[in-house]
Amino acid sequence: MLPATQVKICGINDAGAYDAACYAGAEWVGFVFYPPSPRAVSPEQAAALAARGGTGRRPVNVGLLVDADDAMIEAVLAEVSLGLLQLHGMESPERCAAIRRRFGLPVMKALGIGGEEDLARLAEYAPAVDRFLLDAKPPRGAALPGGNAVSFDWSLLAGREIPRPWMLAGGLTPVNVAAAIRAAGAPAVDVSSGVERVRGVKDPVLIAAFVAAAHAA
Ligand SMILES: O=C(O)c1ccccc1N[C@@H]1O[C@H](COP(=O)(O)O)[C@@H](O)[C@H]1O
Repeated sequence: MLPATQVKICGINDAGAYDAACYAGAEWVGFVFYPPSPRAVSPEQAAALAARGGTGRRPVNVGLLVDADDAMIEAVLAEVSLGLLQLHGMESPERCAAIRRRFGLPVMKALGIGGEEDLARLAEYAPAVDRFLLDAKPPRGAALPGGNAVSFDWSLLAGREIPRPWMLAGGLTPVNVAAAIRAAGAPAVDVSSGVERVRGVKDPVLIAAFVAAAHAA
């Protein structure tokens, strides 16, 4: 039986983190194919991690891409089997639809939420995607479009009808995730910075605590 709230651990880049996510029962693990990120992995590294036996359930592999061209997506898929493509750049609805069509994989579009006007974009994207990831907007001047440990006002999502399955992201931690789930009504959550001991380095203990807190919420 699925837990009430499903969990994605993003930015997996070492075996300890992959094993901890499996052991804790995370539903998805994210591999970042975006070289400027401190969590970036090569397709070969992701394949080696995803091939680990692991203890516990094997999560769905998610590929995080930022404005990637077809050649880059092809290069990733040649090495590692993914169950979901997370598009975390400025991809238009048309580009999301084209990626979904060409690669035959479900697409999750990340959108930064700062106010009502951002929620209006959901209808525009809904026909082109399978899932949304609702994240904070990056701070001004940030080097990355996500993974910045910043949250947004979760109550903006309370009682909203989101036109696709969705995940909440942005500044979540083992300590605040239950409150975030309640405030936003989130069916799934995604975390990167909040389960790291230093930027880019995952902590298995924090991964276990995050998954337990989200599954229990
Ligand atoms: O994690 C990254 O390095 C990253 C790089 C580029 C785009 C998105 C990235 N991460 C995603 O950002 C959100 C929120 O992360 P955080 O928990 O606030 O650190 C999460 O969805 C990651 O998938």
